[in-house]
Amino acid sequence: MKSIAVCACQISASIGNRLILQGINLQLPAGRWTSIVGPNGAGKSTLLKVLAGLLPGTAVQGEVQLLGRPLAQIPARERARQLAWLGQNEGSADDLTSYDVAMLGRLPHQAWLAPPGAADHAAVEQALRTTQAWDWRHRPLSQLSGGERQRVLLARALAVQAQVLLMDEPLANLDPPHQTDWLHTMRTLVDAGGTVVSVLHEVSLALQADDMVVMAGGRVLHQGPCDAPATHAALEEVFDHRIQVRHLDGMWMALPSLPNKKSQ
Ligand SMILES: Nc1ncnc2c1ncn2[C@@H]1O[C@H](COP(=O)(O)OP(=O)(O)OP(=O)(O)O)[C@@H](O)[C@H]1O
Repeated sequence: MKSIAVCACQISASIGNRLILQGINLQLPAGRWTSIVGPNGAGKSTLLKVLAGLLPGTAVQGEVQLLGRPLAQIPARERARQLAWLGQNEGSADDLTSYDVAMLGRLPHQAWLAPPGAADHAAVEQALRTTQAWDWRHRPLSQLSGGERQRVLLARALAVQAQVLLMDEPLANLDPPHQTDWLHTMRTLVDAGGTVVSVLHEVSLALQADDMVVMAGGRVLHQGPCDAPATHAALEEVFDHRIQVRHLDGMWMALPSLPNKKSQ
């Protein structure tokens, strides 16, 4: 039987008086990469925050389970070892060096006030090398470009070495070669048994995942494999048929639906 890494049971969530998510039921399989897509305001980021336990309990109805246990009952440090998070436009300590920012990902592994150990340094080096941020490890985050900064924050999430990695727009500011590197990194993680859940606006990149969740209006409209015709139909529908999913060079891609050019 397929094991479930993250389960959302009858989730509704409100911010202020506004109901943002309604009746969400999701089972995200372990050892697979799921991308969450949908139009602006669909509720993707809010859902990811709920799955990470980042919204106050009073704002959320229903239950999230992580690796078979209710998320709310997992002690914070243990949860932080099992679940790594990369948020959208995330702030971080700008005065810290890139190395120290990546080391923040190791905090849940370290005893209270204990200095980082060899395993922590090894994890940070591996993460910074994976995102090709090792060369500027001594530079403060505040002196990096948007894409460089994002690669350090990605390294921080990787350094946790969590079983489950949740990422909201991880490709923000990344140039195409580093987007490609990120795809390879995610594939390596899931091949090694990890679980990845990413919110992505780039639908063609989202289609390189294993499974896709399509959202609109605070609800899940579809969940299915990225190569399934029903998933492609749901994608085209949710984006008002302004994209079309095509198979090109062995990959599923989303192309803009443009009016046919008039023949010259
Ligand atoms: N702090 C807030 N207060 C009030 N409404 C909010 C707040 N944060 C989000 N919302 C609303 O909740 C809805 C879902 O927002 P969310 O950020 O989850 O969508 P999204 O699918 O991630 O959007 P995008 O693709 O634009 O990033 C939107 O209508 C948004 O305006």
